[in-house]
Amino acid sequence: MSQNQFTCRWAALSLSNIASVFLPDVLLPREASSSIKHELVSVSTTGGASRAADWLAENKIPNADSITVYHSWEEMLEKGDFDVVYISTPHPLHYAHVQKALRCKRNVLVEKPATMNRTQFTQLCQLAKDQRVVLMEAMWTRYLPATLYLQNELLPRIGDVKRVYAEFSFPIVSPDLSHESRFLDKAAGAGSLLDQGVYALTWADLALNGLPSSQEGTKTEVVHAHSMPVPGVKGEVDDINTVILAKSQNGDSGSKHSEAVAIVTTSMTLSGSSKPAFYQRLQAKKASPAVRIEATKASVSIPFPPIRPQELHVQWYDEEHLDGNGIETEEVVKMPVERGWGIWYQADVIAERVARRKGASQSMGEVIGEEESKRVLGWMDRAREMAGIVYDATLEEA
Ligand SMILES: NC(=O)C1=CN([C@@H]2O[C@H](COP(=O)(O)OP(=O)(O)OC[C@H]3O[C@@H](n4cnc5c(N)ncnc54)[C@H](OP(=O)(O)O)[C@@H]3O)[C@@H](O)[C@H]2O)C=CC1
Ligand SMILES: O=C1OC[C@@H](O)[C@H](O)[C@H]1O
Repeated sequence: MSQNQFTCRWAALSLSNIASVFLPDVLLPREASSSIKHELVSVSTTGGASRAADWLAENKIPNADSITVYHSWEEMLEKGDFDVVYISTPHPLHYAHVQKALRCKRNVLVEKPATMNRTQFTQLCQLAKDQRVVLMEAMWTRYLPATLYLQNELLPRIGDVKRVYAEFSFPIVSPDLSHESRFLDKAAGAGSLLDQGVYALTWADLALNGLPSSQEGTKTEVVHAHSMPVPGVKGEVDDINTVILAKSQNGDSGSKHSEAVAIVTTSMTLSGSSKPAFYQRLQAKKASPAVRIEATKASVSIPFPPIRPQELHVQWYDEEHLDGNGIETEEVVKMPVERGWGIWYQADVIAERVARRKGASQSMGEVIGEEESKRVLGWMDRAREMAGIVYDATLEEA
């Protein structure tokens, strides 16, 4: 065992569908030498008496007998003994749940989108800092090996990024999907922009702003947004969305002044078969890449699903990479997740931060990925405004 090993003790606020992916993934056995280990110590659920026991058994959670089960999330946040709380309720509830957690001085990992809008998140960031704790949006895709390779190894070498296509569509809406599901219930934050757009916009952000040097003096803004709702569903749930971003010096995004553009698309009805089980739909082999980053020296393509990239196809066209006939070459970089679904990488990131802060006197809290999350939330606000995607005002209050 590593001498500096930290066991991060988790609480789960809700036994949601994604908690059934996240927690088993995070709790997968680690090498003895790993500096981080994870343990689930508390859960809260709005379900009845046997809900937690059934859920823990179904998901084969280790040491289930020693996990404290709360039937009030407030009580868990106030009294529980844990290091980080993972909040995975539907997105309109994130603001109130994170706010309460921060007021209880809890470190928080909150599912994407962190909040319904940028204003809510900005307030939570300030609260996390004031309360001297750590807050992080669970934008897990950012922390995968393939994404880090793009950011650290490719972006510095491919020249200036000029155009990005970022697309995340898959058929979430199957004929048997209940209209009460959070995917179709507007009161639960339903809509493809908040659900899937947050990933596609994250790719646009990684490509356009992934290097600190590429952000200097520039601003990336939404210049166009269009939306079509899911047919036959109450309350105009947005589905086929197209958002165009332009990056320019100091936000002067008149078309002649832009230095790069991103075309971002989402849908939860297109494209493909909704016959396979939900997560298998994310394993479809799609003919076109989900993300394409076109820069002055090379282009990078990332196959579907963009939430879980595992390989990057680089088409080099700078002088140094042309073959004897002057033809471009392709490099395929394989960067598979090391174990499980890969949603655990982000858990290591926040656990390491919490470990580092333990025992040291802290004058301020911190928000991991603060600027990135804020940019994407701000673009979603603006895209919704331009495309007429509206939620009940009570879901947006800060
Ligand atoms: N990172 C990723 O890959 C994914 C992230 N997500 C995100 O996770 C969040 C949850 O999505 P999903 O798992 O599909 O949601 P689910 O609908 O499966 O689960 C939501 C859970 O929230 C809890 N809940 C609902 N209402 C309340 C309430 N009023 N008070 C307290 N708890 C409540 C319930 O848990 P209980 O019954 O235990 O009380 C419910 O099961 C969303 O924000 C979504 O965007 C979703 C899928 C994938
Ligand atoms: O975050 C998500 O990941 C993929 C899908 O399961 C779903 O659209 C979304 O909530």
